[in-house]
Amino acid sequence: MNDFPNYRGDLFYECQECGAHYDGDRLYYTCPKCKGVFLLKDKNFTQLEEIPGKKWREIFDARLKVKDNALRGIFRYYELIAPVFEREDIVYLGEGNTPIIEVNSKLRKYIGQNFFYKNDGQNPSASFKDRGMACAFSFLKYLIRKFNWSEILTICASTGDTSASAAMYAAYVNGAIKSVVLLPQGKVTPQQLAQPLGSGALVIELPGVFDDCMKVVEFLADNYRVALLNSKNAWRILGQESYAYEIAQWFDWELENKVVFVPIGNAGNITAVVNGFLKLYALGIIKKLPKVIGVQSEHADPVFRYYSLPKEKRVYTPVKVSPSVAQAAMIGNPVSFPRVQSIVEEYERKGGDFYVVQVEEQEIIEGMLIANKHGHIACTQGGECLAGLIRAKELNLLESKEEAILDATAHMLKFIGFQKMYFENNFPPEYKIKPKPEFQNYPLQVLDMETKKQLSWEEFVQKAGEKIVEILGIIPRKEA
Ligand SMILES: N[C@@H](CCOP(=O)(O)O)C(=O)O
Repeated sequence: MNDFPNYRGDLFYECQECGAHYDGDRLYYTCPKCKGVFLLKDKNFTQLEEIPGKKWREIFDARLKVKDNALRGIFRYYELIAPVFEREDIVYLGEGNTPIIEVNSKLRKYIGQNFFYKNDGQNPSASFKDRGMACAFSFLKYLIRKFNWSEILTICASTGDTSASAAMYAAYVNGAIKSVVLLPQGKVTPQQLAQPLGSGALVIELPGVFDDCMKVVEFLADNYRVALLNSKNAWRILGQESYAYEIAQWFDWELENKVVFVPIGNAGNITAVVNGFLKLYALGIIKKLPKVIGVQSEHADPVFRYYSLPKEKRVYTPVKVSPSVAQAAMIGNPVSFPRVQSIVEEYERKGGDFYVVQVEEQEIIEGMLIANKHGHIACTQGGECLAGLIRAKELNLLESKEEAILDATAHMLKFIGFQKMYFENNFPPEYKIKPKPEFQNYPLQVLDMETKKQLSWEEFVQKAGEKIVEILGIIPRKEA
């Protein structure tokens, strides 16, 4: 049975600054006229609007059973994402469809609100970037097929997740697509540095922070034949919209009283989430837009600063970042900010609520530790979301009947060095983090190697066992 959809769209780039339109078959990142960022729109969208919301819900629910890999990940929502690809263009490495896990009663009580984690760290390269990358690489394959290109060199700047993802997809597609990643030296975790190295990408380290690397990538993409893979690339945004579609589908397309928390770094993800909900709303698939709350650390908070001002006084100013445990979001000049501005206006016009809250580094790391002590696998950005939920409650942005969905953007293991720094109390002063004993944990040594060497195997088992009994205070097993 061929389940692949028949609908084909006609995609075009729309500049979010000057409104100019360009054909979607081009490899564009910014508007040739004004350098503004793009969103991709579908000229045939009205055809999709003719189908009732109920029918769409049935189509997407039926696809949950489909076994064709091309439709199992983000392209379950093919018509809403990139309905120009043929089946053979689609790259699927198991991205998307990540679990939404409700918190246990203890954590619910502790926070005073019911909430869920959507674990995007369970994507193949262990972050949400795979959603966008699957779409961007499918687009490159589409271009290679359509225009018979022999080779494309891809490039991205990264705090660690984008580079891991880009390198992994390039390694899979192999041959025609090569990957180069630019990383800020010493500001990517060892796990994240290992990922593109292991995938065989060319890794270039530059002094400075992510924003410096991004500027170099922009220079290269503006002047040379390279494909930029940061979220400035509008195809990345389309893929990341699947996050919003999956939330809506998980809750049976009913988003009344749902609040979605998203950490903001380069602002591509919040753009995609808001845009995704807007598309579902336009097609009548959801009847209510959920509340969306962006979260930023006080060490990298340009979007918070903008939205914290009254509407008429808002001015966007990039900030100089300070070290942050939410390292993936340590960005002072998010490239997607103009997109956020334009789509948030539309979101609010259509009745959706949008806020941005600011949190402290101490709250972020403890957010991660609290989440993980209750059975989650939240990264520091996931911790940032929990800190954001607590802040939003303090600011009365949430009603008690509302339920929150928190974005754990990556797997905790990528950022585990920050947990180690907390447990060992050795954060450099710039982080302003003072570990609290109740959140610390460390391994206990019951016997040293010298003692072990002097014992027989049986004596070792006996001695170690007795020491552990002493620590645990456990009582002997009774005879049956
Ligand atoms: N945190 C990101 C920063 C770049 O974001 P992008 O979505 O624009 O690629 C990373 O992992 O590099």
